[in-house]
Amino acid sequence: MGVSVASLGFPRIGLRRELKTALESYWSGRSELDALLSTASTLRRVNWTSQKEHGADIVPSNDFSLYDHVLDISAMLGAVPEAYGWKGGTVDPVTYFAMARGSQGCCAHGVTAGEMTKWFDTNYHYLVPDLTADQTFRLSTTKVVDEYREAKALGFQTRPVLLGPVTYLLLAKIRGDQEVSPLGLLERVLPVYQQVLEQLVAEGADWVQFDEPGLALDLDDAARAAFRTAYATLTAAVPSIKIMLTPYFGALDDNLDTALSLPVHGLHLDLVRAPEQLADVLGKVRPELLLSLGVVDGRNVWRADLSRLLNGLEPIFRARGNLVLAPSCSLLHVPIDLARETDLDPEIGQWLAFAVQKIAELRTLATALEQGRDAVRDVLEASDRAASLRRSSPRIHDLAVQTRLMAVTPEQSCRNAPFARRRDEQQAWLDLPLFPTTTIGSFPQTPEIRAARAANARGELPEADYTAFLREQTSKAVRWQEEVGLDALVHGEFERNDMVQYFGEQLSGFVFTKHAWVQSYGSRYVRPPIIFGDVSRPHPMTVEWWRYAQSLTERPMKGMLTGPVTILNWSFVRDDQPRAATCRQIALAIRDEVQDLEAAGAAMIQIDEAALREGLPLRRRDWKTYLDWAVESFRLTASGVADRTQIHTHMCYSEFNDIIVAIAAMDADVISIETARSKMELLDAFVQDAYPAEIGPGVYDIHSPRVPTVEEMVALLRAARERLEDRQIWVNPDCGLKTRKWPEVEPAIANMVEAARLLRAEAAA
Ligand SMILES: Nc1nc2c(c(=O)[nH]1)N[C@@H](CNc1ccc(C(=O)N[C@@H](CCC(=O)N[C@@H](CCC(=O)N[C@@H](CCC(=O)O)C(=O)O)C(=O)O)C(=O)O)cc1)CN2
Ligand code: MET
Ligand SMILES: [Zn+2]
Repeated sequence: MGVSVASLGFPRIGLRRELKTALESYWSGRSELDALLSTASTLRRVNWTSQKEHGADIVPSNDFSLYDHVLDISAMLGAVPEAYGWKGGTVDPVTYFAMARGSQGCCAHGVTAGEMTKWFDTNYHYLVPDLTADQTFRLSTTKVVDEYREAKALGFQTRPVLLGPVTYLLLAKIRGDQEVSPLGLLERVLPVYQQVLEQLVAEGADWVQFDEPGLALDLDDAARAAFRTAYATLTAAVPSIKIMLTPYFGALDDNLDTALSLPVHGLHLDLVRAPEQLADVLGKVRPELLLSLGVVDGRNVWRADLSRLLNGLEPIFRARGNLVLAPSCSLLHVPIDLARETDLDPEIGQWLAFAVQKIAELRTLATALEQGRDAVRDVLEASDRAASLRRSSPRIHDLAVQTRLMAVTPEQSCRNAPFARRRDEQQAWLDLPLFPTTTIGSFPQTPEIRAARAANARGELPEADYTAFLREQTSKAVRWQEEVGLDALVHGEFERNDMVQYFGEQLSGFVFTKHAWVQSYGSRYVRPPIIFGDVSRPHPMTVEWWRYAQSLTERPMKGMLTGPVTILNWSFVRDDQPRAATCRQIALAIRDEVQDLEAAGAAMIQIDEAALREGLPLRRRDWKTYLDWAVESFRLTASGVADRTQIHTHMCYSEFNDIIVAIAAMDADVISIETARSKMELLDAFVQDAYPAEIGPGVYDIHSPRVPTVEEMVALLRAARERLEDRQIWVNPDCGLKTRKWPEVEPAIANMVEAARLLRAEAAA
């Protein structure tokens, strides 16, 4: 009996991004596999030690991953698509990384990477399990048991964590057959999971954690039945290990009865996203089921209000006597240690908690429950103080922002004329050819550019020299775009570290960090800005760079902005007001920038909303509310311009069929989308009456270093012509080119421009 503190998963990347460095060094051939594995092993040891030191009783193993925890399960199951030429046996690192990143082969042959998509509603991306209807599975890695053993040798009795079989299959795709449900493969997957559990038992494991965030989704009866089958089978087959089932990211809701009926030993609840489900659970739960209460936010950086949490926890503890306290979900989504942020504004710093601080908070709660609040009085008082200072801080509230928001009229979210009339005015002004060519915004962020920015940040490269350097990069990029024959140019975004962070660093109401990296996918990390207060724009953010770039060319230079919904979804957002309210504030700030760009002479302004679809709530019944305010925020941003000013937007990683009405309601003049990997199938949503405006369906996948041929892009454009009217079609890549290298970009864009020329000839014939 008592309270234990559990960590459900810890960031893998290392305090100093050691994992990124080791991976990229290994991939580039600068170091051996052994060096990578040794770094990985050190990271695990440091993570276990640190979680213990900060007060966790239960620490996970197998939460570490060299690339992605979903890919780890595919490897464990031996689910390797044929194209990777895997011969069976153990899934080796070469095969594993080929699935993750593609393999170059020679002269642009090789295998493409698996499809990547966002993990639930986070900014983490996983590799979609790529299965066949006749897929077989065989235990093909020893990772789970190896890492358990490794921890044990260091003196840590861990609770291994695995992505559960049902969520794994819910996230999978059956190759070539969208109709077959991957859940049909459950019975073939379970024996492998069983084998892993048996091995863990043999090594001495007493508990295992099964992550099943799929339980927070809309499920049909077949999926609910799959949960019952899976856990009945596993608990019957391996009765000596206890299962902690950990759904998270939302309420169990209509899946609650299913979850409660599973023959597991423990159930975790995300009480940050769905505090209201607690009463229901307490009323229904069988007494012997161990509850793990996810009371500290694993998705955000705010310090918990410990006294308030205790008010809720004390009666539950008295009633049940036995509890686990945990973060709401894995700590993968938050930075590691606030202590590294020595330059942070101290007033704001005291409102924050990163991964290790969150574990310490849970420790305090556990001690207070077991020994009484007095035992941790100082810590509770500090928490009370921080909570009350945050509530009353004048830094958070800006009367001018609120007054302005209150005065917003519906007209401000409407362009003057409908699209058809705007198009005529824009065409008269811009005089673009049929099938105009453009790119999405960024050009390669070369090591040289990163180094210059880092040197500037360290104070070693004076501002003037840094600016001169960036101007030179920009000017080279503009000259090259003219030479290669693009129609609508971009400045290249060389001055930006990241499309969200760059704006966060210039807006009021935001703070940004130095070291607070969070994994986005593989070795790519982001430093999400922290929105702590009312948002406004103290000064123009992009106008000077636009003006400089436009001064170099007669062709239209696109103004390039990140939209309010994307800034919101890729930042740590304040939790003291609705997200919609914060989004509208950002919308007004970016609207100012749009208007300043127009005043400076920009004829085209692109407002990226890469994360608009990504931010869709997990439950369908919440979609409408979200889309209403998200679309409204975009419109508020974009509508303050004259009809002849062409508003572009860009979205990637999206399927549009189910939200096409909302996409159309954004009322952009041009949208560029990712379509290459789906072979233009995504365009099916954009049929004429559903979508009247112009569209740039991406004609090549920028995630791969492969240079696309003219022919394949022509073929894609022909497929686009079957679905759209000629006058609607733009020609562009799937997304920005910042992660590519110039030797890949130059021939690819040359081919793309050539493909557009051929298409114009076809259309004229
Ligand atoms: N926020 C966000 N989310 C997104 C995307 C996105 O672009 N932004 N795209 C989608 C895919 N996700 C992605 C996430 C990150 C990156 C990415 O390229 N990240 C970079 C870091 C970007 C960055 O902030 N760079 C900074 C810092 C660079 C850096 O590490 N500098 C070194 C020094 C470098 C040197 O001296 O050479 C250092 O500080 O130690 C800069 O350019 O200034 C990386 O991990 O490498 C790409 C895609 C979805 N989500
Ligand atoms: N303008 C941005 C770029 O080109 C859009 C990226 S969407 C992830 O990088
Ligand atoms: Zn994109």
